[in-house]
Amino acid sequence: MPEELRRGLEGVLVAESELSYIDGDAGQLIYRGYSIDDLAHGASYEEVLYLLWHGHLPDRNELESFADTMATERGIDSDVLESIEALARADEEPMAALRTMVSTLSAYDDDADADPTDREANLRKGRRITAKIPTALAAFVRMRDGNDPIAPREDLSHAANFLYMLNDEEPDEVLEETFDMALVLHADHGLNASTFAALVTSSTLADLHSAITSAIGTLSGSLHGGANQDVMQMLQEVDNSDKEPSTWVNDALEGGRRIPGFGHRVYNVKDPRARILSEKSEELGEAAGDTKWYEYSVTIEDYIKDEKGLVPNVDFYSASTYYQMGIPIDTYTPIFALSRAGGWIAHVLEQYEDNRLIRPRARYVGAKDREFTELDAR
Ligand SMILES: CC(=O)SCCNC(=O)CCNC(=O)[C@H](O)C(C)(C)COP(=O)(O)OP(=O)(O)OC[C@H]1O[C@@H](n2cnc3c(N)ncnc32)[C@H](O)[C@@H]1OP(=O)(O)O
Ligand SMILES: O=C([O-])CC(=O)C(=O)O
Repeated sequence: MPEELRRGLEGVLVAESELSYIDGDAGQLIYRGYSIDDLAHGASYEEVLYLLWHGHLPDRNELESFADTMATERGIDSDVLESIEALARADEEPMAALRTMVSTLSAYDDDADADPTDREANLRKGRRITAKIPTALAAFVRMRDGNDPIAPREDLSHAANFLYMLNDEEPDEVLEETFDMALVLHADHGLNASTFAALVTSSTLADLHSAITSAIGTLSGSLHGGANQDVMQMLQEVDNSDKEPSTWVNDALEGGRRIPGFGHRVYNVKDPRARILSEKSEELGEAAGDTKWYEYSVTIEDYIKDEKGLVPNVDFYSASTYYQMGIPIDTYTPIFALSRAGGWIAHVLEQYEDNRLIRPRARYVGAKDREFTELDAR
């Protein structure tokens, strides 16, 4: 019987999920039935986390109790801080450091010995992982830059607290709202590669920390979350060249380069998150009196659409948005992970509810029936 081979699992359905839906032709994204536009403009990251993990938007009491409990989990053990310092001293890449840090957190988790599929224990672990990632990441970035880490504050939102720990300064309202919106936009996206990696790991009944560690490693690549940093580096290359942005991109395409921030496995039209982030990028530029990065981005978007029919994905406009917020470029992908942790955890919870080992097959195209020769006779 001929067996169809689907490279990259393109279009293959492998699970049912109630978490997020993407209409790639309409450019629509929803989390549990709510449009991404409504959530981005009306809900905080904490509300979205609650929605993803508990199935409904929280009322005020539910939100307060959820957000307060998460805020109390922000602190990290001094041993973990020491290992973060060692990673910073070794000049580890931030995404690799984050991968190691999340793995390390499992040693200090009160529910580490729970059954991997215990939902209540996983909600507690998930809360801790999500609460501690910003603390660990901010500490790493500060220490590798030669600064002391800043302890988390419980009175700030998830978004504001991260920026506070990163900069040793409370963010103003615009920065907090922009960052919170970016977290909402990145929280979930169907069975993207990193979420799928988390599912593969959890489908073996490995624990939540293992699944999130797999996911972070998977997100780091330049075809996935790693593209947001590449976009900013490209914009800087454009800026440093003496070429017009469209000439620069034309030359890059002719040289066989892939343009980061463009193309998507599911969207055939502009990613709705890119649409929202492009507005933010423009607003930040206007507020600062310099729309250069936004303008480069728009010129490149128009050119690539006309020439290649390719449209921006979420990573394209998050780059100039984060840059104008003063966030270090190599922190963009870890920030993606900081938000996506919420979606990964929600998907792993779903996986454990109705688990089946994920184990596809490869068509074997190698040799058969080769004659074995002892080592000394080869
Ligand atoms: C959060 C996220 O993960 S969003 C994605 C982030 N990644 C990036 O932005 C990296 C750049 N983009 C890409 O590499 C791709 O568009 C991907 C990996 C996102 C999707 O890839 P796939 O669905 O596998 O599409 P595939 O790689 O087969 O590309 C189809 C065609 O479009 C071209 N193409 C796709 N994206 C790009 C790009 N960014 N620049 C130039 N050409 C591109 C490919 O060269 C290919 O052309 P060909 O058929 O003539 O060879
Ligand atoms: O869905 C994908 O393949 C990639 C993506 O946009 C995301 O993970 O946010």
